[in-house]
This record gives sequence, structure tokens and C-alpha cells, in this order.
Amino acid sequence: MKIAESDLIINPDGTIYHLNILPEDVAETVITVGDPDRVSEVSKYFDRIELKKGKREFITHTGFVGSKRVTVLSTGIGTDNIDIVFNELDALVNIDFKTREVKKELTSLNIVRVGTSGAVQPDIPMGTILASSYGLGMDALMNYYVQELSGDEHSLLDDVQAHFGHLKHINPYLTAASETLLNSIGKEMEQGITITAPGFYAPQGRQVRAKNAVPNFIGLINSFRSGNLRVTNLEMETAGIYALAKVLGHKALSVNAILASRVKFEFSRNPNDIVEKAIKMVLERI
Ligand SMILES: O=P(O)(O)O[C@H]1O[C@H](CO)[C@@H](O)[C@H]1O
Ligand SMILES: O=c1cc[nH]c(=O)[nH]1
Repeated sequence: MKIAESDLIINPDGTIYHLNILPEDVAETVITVGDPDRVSEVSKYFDRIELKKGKREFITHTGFVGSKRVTVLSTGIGTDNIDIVFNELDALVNIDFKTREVKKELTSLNIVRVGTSGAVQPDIPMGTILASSYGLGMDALMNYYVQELSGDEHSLLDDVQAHFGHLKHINPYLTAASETLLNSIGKEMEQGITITAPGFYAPQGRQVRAKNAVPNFIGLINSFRSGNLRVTNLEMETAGIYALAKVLGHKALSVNAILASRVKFEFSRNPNDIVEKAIKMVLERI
């Protein structure tokens, strides 16, 4: 079936609408980062850079780490951007742009996010590099997609609903990391459930001047348990990445540079050093 011109937008030069890149520009290993300036912080370690392109907050560099072709791409902030990046990345590899039809043979990308995040448990200090074993979304993205859950995801989501169910404005969704990537790139890293929030301030329990509707949100988050699983950290993209990657048949892992301890009320004075450590760890294991 031909995908409509209104639904899959290809620019006159053959690039996809927002990412502004061609199908051949995407490697099968993709690193996503939130901050467009972080793209060059990753690609500076490439042995060779093949291309640099971009539009809006979506900057792409593709090159080689040893003999492995890698794309690093910025998503900007939030799961509304993840919707754009993941649908367009998938279209680039799985839709024939000439016929506008889904290819017979699908490509499954390996996608690793290198992001920044705040810890919600007192034993996870700033400077920790943490792999998200699950992404738990408190945003609305997956209300618009059909998602099938595994048995493990179902029972964990049941526990989440029992704990957070009194917050009537939230319809949480949950997806596991790619087991393969968690056991390779995430090996020996701190691991736990990452909550993805639809904002940085009150949606992550921060109190500045506007009054928060949910009292002691961090306490509610860090007291959640399901067997030996707990919520370790908060950020703004991982759950959308995990959910859309799985729906579209890709493997995803989120690696978090912990810049804040939300229970100790601390924020790192050297955030770039922590991000650098996360980038190096991922590139060594990719
Ligand atoms: O550093 P990045 O990857 O952008 O990730 C985190 O930082 C941003 C907020 O400051 C949000 O995007 C959050 O998820
Ligand atoms: O606390 C934090 C730190 C970085 N990014 C977030 O979204 N939250």
C-alpha cells in the first residue's frame, strides 16, 4: 500500500521532512542525544566522519568507529520530538521512497540514547552512568499508538498503576530495554526504571515559583517497588524511545549521565565531564 504524500513527507531533494537526511545517510547503529551540541561531542571520537547534515534541532553526523558505521543524531527535548525522530528514522530504512511502500525486508536498527538525567534514589550519586532497564512514560505519546506488552511488562505496569493510579491525569506506559543491548552496552552499569516526564519542573517534582499539583512527587516515585525493581531516575525521552522502537521493530537502550541527585538537592558543577564519560563508555561497547 502506497503511503500518502500528506503522511510521509519527502522533501524535493529526496530527504525526509524534519531530519533532512536521505535513506543512505543512516547507519544501522544509531546514537541519539537530546542536545544538538552533543552530536559533535560524540562524532569527535569517530575515526572518519562521512556526513554532517541538519535542520531545526535535528543534527546528524554519520561516520565510522573502527570499521563500524555509526550515525549520531540529536532529538531535541521531549517525546513529541521522539515521535518525529523515530517515525522518520524508521521510514528512512523501512520504506521505499520511490514507491512509498513498506519494504519486503525490514531493517532493525540498534539505537542507543546518551542522555542526561536526575537520580531519585539516595544511593545513586551524581556522576553515575546508568542504563534504563525499563522506560516508564508519564507523558501522553503512547495514547496515540497501539502497543502490545510482554508478560513481564504487563505485570510491572499493573504494579505501576496500583502505585500511581490516584494521579488521574497520567496514563502511564512501560517498555523494556532491548535485552541484547542492556546485556552488552549496559553491562555492569547501574540499572533501573527510568521515568520519562512531560516537562522538567513540576512534571519532575521540581518546585520553583509555580505551585505543584502533586505533593512530594519524588517521594512517591522513589518509594515504588515491583519485586526488586525500583525507579532510579527521571528525564524526558527514554520511555517514548523504548515504546516506539519496539512498535517499529528496532532495538533500543538508554544510557543516562546522572547530573542531579533529586533527594540530596544537588546538581553537578561539571556536567560535561559526566556526559563525556557516558559517551566514551557507549562508544567503547558499541
Ligand atoms: O540531555 P538530554 O539528552 O537532552 O536529556 C535530558 O536533558 C533535557 C532536560 O534538561 C531533557 O531532554 C532530558 O531528557
Ligand atoms: O534532573 C534532570 C537532569 C537532566 N535532565 C532531566 O530531565 N532531569
